[in-house]
Amino acid sequence: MSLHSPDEGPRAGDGQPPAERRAPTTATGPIPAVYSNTAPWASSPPFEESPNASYSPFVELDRQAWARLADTIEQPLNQDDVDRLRGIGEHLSLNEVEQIYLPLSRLLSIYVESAAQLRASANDFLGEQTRRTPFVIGVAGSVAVGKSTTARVLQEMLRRWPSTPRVELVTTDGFLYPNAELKRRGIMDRKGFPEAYDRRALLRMVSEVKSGKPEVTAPKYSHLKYDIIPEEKVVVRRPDVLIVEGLNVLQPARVREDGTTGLALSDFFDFSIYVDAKQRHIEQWYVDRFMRWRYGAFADPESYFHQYSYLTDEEARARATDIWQRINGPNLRENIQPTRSRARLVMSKSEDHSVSRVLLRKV
Ligand SMILES: Nc1ncnc2c1ncn2[C@@H]1O[C@H](COP(=O)(O)OP(=O)(O)O)[C@@H](O)[C@H]1O
Ligand SMILES: CC(C)(COP(=O)(O)O)[C@@H](O)C(=O)NCCC(=O)O
Repeated sequence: MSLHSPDEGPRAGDGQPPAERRAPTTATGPIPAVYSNTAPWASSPPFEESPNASYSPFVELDRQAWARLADTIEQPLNQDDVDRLRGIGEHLSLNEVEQIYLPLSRLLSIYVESAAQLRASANDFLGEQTRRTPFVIGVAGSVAVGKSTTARVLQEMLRRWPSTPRVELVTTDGFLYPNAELKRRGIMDRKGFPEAYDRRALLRMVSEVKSGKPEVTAPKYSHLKYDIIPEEKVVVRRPDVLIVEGLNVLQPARVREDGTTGLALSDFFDFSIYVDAKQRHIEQWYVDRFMRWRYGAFADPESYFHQYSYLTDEEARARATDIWQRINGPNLRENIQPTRSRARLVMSKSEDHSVSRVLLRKV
């Protein structure tokens, strides 16, 4: 499958893009047109030889180019699948699933297949017979950007591909310290910040999965109770794919007091996705979701947020905005967004949640 922008036309002939998009020419020839010189987070040009060159580690596809990939893939969804996908989110459009998530799942299946080939070649060379371990995908991004929707759609879609029938999902909220511990540490209002997680336990869990351990358990968090539920666990039994979804999954390793660094969670990822959008849109989605939950989850007297169901609309909106501005907004700016360029793929969403472009790290 070739990845290129539609306005480039097919890669026949000399492969030159139209003049208005033609990349600068260097001493070593033209720079490929499918580069991103617009991505603000793209790292500065890695090569010194041409001061005019604009290199990026990412290939960029706009929505049209990405959605066109769907035409090359047989539609694998039957009515049951559609119903299950509807259950993921009433606002999720099936058009979006077909045009965006179907090509993404196909791309991921290509990576899974090539990882298997790589393992086979390495085994041949080493004279070893190592067993296949789960292909681990990290899904990162802000609170309310759509990580869990993306992760769940991908789980459903990946199950359709022959190489990955068993796909499991773990969310990092299970590794938040219990409220009692957060209170003891004085960080109850830092939920979602890196220090609110038992990062060592999270790293151990993913490392065990990636090491091929037959059964690995993870703790479970309840949004209803706003706390860890000690009596419940998530069990991961050597799936074909494990999706690890959470705010901080792309955080680099911490620097120890002696200046050395340990492992980062992403060291165990075979692929990673950053779900991106403008901050003001994400804040809006956060507030909208909060308002919807008032009539859903918060109405349950068992819910930690039941108190909010008595607020007027205006008060509730103000409350959600306050939580965003004190906690989730600063966490996005200080901890989450800085990890964006570490992702293998960045998907950028517009105000209506539709994906407007995809950046894929070059291989
Ligand atoms: N692709 C999408 N289309 C429409 N609505 C979406 C989409 N992705 C997420 N949403 C909505 O945005 C809100 C946040 O999404 P969610 O997946 O819960 O975010 P996160 O897991 O990042 O907190 C939810 O109300 C969800 O229904
Ligand atoms: C549970 C979360 C920290 C998200 O955790 P994640 O699964 O991404 O690790 C977040 O959804 C949250 O509850 N933040 C606290 C502030 C708030 O109520 O939005």
